[in-house]
Amino acid sequence: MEEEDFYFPDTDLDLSFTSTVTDRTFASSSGRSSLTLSFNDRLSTSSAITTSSTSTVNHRRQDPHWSAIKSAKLLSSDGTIHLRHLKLIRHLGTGNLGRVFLCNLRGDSSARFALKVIDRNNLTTAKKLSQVETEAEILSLLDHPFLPTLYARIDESHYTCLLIDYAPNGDLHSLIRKQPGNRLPIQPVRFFAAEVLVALEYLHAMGIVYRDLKPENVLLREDGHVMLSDFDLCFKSDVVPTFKSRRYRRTCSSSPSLRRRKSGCFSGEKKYEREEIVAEFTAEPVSAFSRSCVGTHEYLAPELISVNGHGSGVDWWAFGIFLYELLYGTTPFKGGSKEQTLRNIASSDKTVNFHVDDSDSEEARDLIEKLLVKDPRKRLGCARGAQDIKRHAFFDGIKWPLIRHYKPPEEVRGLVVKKSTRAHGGHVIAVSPRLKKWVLWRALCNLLRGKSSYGGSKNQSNSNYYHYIGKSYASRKRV
Ligand SMILES: Nc1ncnc2c1ncn2[C@@H]1O[C@H](COP(=O)(O)OP(=O)(O)OP(=O)(O)O)[C@@H](O)[C@H]1O
Repeated sequence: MEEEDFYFPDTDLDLSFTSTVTDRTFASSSGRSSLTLSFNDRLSTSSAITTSSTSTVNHRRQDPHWSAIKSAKLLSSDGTIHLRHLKLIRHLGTGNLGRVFLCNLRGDSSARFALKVIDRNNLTTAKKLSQVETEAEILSLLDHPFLPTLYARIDESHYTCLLIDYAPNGDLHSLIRKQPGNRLPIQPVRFFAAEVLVALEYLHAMGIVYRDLKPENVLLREDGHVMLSDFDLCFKSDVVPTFKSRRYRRTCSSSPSLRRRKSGCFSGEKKYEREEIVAEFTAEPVSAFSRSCVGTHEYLAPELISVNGHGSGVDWWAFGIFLYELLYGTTPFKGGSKEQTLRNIASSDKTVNFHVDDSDSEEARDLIEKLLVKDPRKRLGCARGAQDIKRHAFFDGIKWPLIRHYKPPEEVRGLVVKKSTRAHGGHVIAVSPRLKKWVLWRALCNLLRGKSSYGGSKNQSNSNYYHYIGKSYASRKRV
């Protein structure tokens, strides 16, 4: 069936898009918040800046998203993506800075994207404006399977829009709420925690301190793997990767040659402890330092609350809270009010309590205790970063370099895992050159068809006046 060339919402959704020029109005009703995307030609030509992701080395540059983007750019008069090239499908959610829409490129529905639309006129403070820039800057640096790719930044009129990966499986917070007792079984916790750990490790290696880890910000891709989102609270510092030597004691049995020599007088195998020194690669921003108190109350590290300055250790603290929440459905220092929660976190008397003592999660509990150490100097991860956490018994048996190939926990209620058409890591499933050409040709034809029906006219860019009414958004508010 030919795809109609206009915006349309899912019919069972409480939203509407209205075009004042074409007078197309779609199902509208009792939404509680609204957004108007209005453009006019003069503004959009004079101030339109479209920057592609700077990530030219993106490990997924051969996937259908990049192919779609490439085709669209080829057909665009100035070689860049504009809002008029995008077709909004539905509203996905509203955050602190703006709204997020599901969209695809007009005339090419093969690749879906999320579009974060920030209306700069609604950003009342310089702080918010700088958060937008932080988010855009950080996104442009990322190239990792568990982090979103920025396909394009579009600055048009008073909007800044970020075109990123769409994660259709919702977020971990909603997933936990679908489980019996709001708790995930230990194996899925291991899976999600390991992927988040690897994503944090990558961010830290780039000198980025995330500062907003919570299940709401861990989105789930179509294939069930994680994708961290929301980078407006990050801060970036320099990181100096180093080799550090580390001593550790290993229990070994005596060597075969030694055993042979001693076999005359010794029958039993002797165990002995050996101290080994290994060189480890560390890329943790250990000198990162910030004084701003940002984040979500229940996830704030004590040093963030005391405002004496903090570094990347705040992410390892949050990782401990995150593990606790996945396992127990609540956070460990939560009080009756936000103030009480902050007091519980800051007070040295309040330590982490486990209400459930099942043997299954013994190692997870030990890891959580080591992460939720109030003094960041003694906290696991703060000296050498993720390396130390990966080595904890909770993650025993995980082959870290292969983690992106692990099968997501399909048994988790509410997680619909679609088999990926591409393997992670840039290895696209074998596609013959002929098929590739055909796909590209189809995409070009679709785009041309789309262009002729909407893109050719001069008043195209001022003909978009989309009034949107969507649902309001409730979350654990940040500080
Ligand atoms: N890439 C995406 N794929 C699918 N849904 C997304 C995507 N990005 C965001 N969303 C949805 O849109 C909502 C708003 O996201 P956004 O990143 O703007 O802010 P947030 O994380 O919810 O809130 P805040 O920035 O205030 O902490 C999210 O809650 C999520 O449900």
